Amino acid sequence: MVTGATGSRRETYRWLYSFVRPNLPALIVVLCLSLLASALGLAQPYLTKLLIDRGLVAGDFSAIVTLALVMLGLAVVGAGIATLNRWHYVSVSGRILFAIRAHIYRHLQTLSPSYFTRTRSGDLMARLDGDIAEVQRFATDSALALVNGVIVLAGALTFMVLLSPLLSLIAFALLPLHVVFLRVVRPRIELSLRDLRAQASGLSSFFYDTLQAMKLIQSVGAERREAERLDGLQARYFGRLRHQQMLDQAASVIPGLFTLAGVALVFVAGGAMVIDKTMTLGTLIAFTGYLTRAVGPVNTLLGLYVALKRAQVSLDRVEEIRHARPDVCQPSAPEALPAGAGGTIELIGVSFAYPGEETQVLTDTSAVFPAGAKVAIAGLSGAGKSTLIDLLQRHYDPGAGRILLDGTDLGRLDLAALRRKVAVVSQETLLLSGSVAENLRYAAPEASDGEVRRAAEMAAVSTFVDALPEGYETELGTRGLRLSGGQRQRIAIARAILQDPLVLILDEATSGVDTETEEAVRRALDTVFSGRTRIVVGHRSTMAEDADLVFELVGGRLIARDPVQERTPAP
Ligand SMILES: Nc1ncnc2c1ncn2[C@@H]1O[C@H](COP(=O)(O)OP(=O)(O)OP(=O)(O)O)[C@@H](O)[C@H]1O
Repeated sequence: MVTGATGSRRETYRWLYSFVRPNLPALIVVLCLSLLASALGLAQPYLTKLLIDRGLVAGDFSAIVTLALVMLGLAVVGAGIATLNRWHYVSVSGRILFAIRAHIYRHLQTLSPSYFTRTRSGDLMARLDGDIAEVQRFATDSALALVNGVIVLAGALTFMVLLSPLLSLIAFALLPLHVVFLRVVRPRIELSLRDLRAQASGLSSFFYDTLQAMKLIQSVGAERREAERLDGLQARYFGRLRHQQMLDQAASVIPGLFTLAGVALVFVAGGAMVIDKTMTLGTLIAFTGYLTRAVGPVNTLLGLYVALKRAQVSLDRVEEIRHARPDVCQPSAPEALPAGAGGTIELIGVSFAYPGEETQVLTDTSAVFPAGAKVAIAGLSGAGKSTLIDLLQRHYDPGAGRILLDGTDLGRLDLAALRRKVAVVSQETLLLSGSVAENLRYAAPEASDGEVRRAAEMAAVSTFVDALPEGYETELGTRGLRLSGGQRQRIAIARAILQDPLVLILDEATSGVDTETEEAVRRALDTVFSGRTRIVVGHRSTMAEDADLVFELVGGRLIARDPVQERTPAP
């Protein structure tokens, strides 16, 4: 479930319009071209009337040839205009779609880790993909359909009334039935659409979760269970889809039947007039031609409600993302760190509870990590070590108390600058698709090739990269599957070296590497980062080795321990 308050409809539409507004000139071109194509189409029934009355009935062959050529010429021009229009339309709708998606993605980038832990990635992907596309279709298609529909309908109606006011009345006698029918099916359509989007999210979450966990599924032999879960999800989705499609079908077929009944009535009444010679055959044919041209816009206009509901369901889902608020904000007037900052961290009476949670993870805790010191923080699983790291990188703000970096409150520093100065090397190094070099300079894109190489040598990345066929240009899988845990970690260290932080945090809490690699990593870090503040966080007793200060996180407080005693092995 994505949480977050949604704003008013008015504000929502204003937001949506902000993407349409820059494209208004292009949309007007699309509208004018489609009106031109429709106008050319509207000439066809009248030309048919002339062809029948002046050519066929009057026995004038040259008139038949001339009118047939005119009809063909107009059709060719109409096809050319429609093709040009399609090109414009695809361009404008693509621009709007990508702009909305980019906006939502940028907003997601500001949200805190807690948002992503409580929101399923598959659900977010369904919203970024299907729902935003639905919203864009509404923003362009429905607006165009509305204006185009009204104008074409007005043109067709004018011709119909000019040809026969009586037949016009008969033709639309069944229109009220349309309206009543749509009023009945509307609420059902909305409900079924909402349900269908939720099921689509469920399916996409399933794929997202299980594809990532394929190894676990295979290891515990859960393939069949997961395949059956997919069957269940698909069966539910399929049921909802069929229901929704049937409602959609009813919403288009039944009004279509009403229209056909109107046309039949016109033929009966008009046929009687032709037989009575109060109307020419050409006029009747032309009238029915206009009637069929009017039917399209009438159905489109009546169907706009369904399009609107479809868009509103998706818009609500996109709005939930848009209104989710980050737990921390960039200060309005960010302060720079003093020149020659050393990397002293001070926690003063810090308390913290996760948003919406009552239990405090940190309770009125204070500590100083002096510049250049190596600090070990130990704690049992769930003691709050990862939370403390997140606070130091300001992914959250303390509920009470302050955290200072060289005397400045973290909340007053530029967020990006702070995170650049406080680097975290975690055991779970995330690698992105791209080359080794791209992954190395991920935190410092401006680093030169020479700097990247130097960092890679310091972190012992070069030992395995040099052996790769394409060296630093070797592509890594989406999650860097071709590298071992230790190799990935060395990449993370090289990243941290390039990032050039004031404070380095080594998160060992989720350690999965062997002790030998761990030792090698620690030695590399000590060499490269000696003189800078290093905070080693984990549950192991070995981490206290060489530490200048040792803390234990118990009951939400950092308790200072004697580093010498911590190093002495238990008798
Ligand atoms: N996003 C979150 N929302 C709510 N509670 C959370 C969240 N993340 C962690 N917690 C809770 O906060 C407490 C501290 O968690 P934290 O991950 O900081 O512990 P840890 O010491 O790093 O544990 P480990 O060594 O197992 O990684 C735990 O009780 C955990 O359930």
